Amino acid sequence: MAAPQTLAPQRDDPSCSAIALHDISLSFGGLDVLRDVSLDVRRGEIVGLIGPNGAGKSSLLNVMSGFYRADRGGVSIDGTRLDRLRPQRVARAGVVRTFQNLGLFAGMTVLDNVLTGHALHGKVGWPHYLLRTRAARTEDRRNREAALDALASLDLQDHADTLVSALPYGVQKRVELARAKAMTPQTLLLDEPLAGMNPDEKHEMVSAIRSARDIRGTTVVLIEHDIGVVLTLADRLVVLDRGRVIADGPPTTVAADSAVIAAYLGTRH
Ligand SMILES: Nc1ncnc2c1ncn2[C@@H]1O[C@H](COP(=O)(O)OP(=O)(O)OP(=O)(O)O)[C@@H](O)[C@H]1O
Repeated sequence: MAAPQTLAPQRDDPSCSAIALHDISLSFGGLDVLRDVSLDVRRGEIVGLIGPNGAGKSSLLNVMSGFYRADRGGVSIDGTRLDRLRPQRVARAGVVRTFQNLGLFAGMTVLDNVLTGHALHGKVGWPHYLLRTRAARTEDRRNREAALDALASLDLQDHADTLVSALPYGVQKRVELARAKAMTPQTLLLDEPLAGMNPDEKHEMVSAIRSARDIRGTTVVLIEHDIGVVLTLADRLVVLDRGRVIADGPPTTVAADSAVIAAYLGTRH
């Protein structure tokens, strides 16, 4: 019998870069938000991005996903520059971001919300949809299958026809992850995916994120304030403080780093 196919790429292969940031700097009206940030995220890695409030974490995800344009530095995948692309093109290149506050349409069903990700992602132009060409119908069918797969992977299949507004907050957060997963990203950028969840909902979300990596080999960069969760989920922790990377390494080593502890306790030297 043939050996089972391994979907997750070799995580230890340093040549397998999922996304790389080179000397990123960003400021708003004289406020330095990011300062010379360099980061190489390897394929299949789960990276926890942590740091005190206002450290620049969301801004960094915005730069990676094309929502912000850095003043200096570059973002690339395997040498291909992303930093001049709009978010929609970055998503097509495989890098998909979720937001801290839900970006769902409350008055639409769960399935339709998940399908909106594809509306941005579609390759077949609108004239095909207008004329209901075969290409449009095929893309429609594929999108629907991918959406239903993503819903099933998060145990949301029974909610496909439910209005988002009728669901508890924790389930809505899973719908948001399903929408991102349905776009079959190589890299998921998750901005506080567990915020506001109860312990059971957190547990389910952690499993969903881990399985995205374990089953599909998806690279994950996530911002999370619950340090207990980050320590169990992440392969690597990157700590930002006042726009700079102050630590980058294995979670237990980083959590014990005196500069990190000082940044969190507000006792910087
Ligand atoms: N579009 C913007 N215009 C002006 N200032 C901004 C903008 N985006 C971010 N900032 C500022 O950049 C700094 C870093 O914000 P950012 O949201 O990236 O931090 P964070 O580490 O994600 O914080 P938190 O953990 O509180 O969400 C803050 O001072 C914020 O006010």
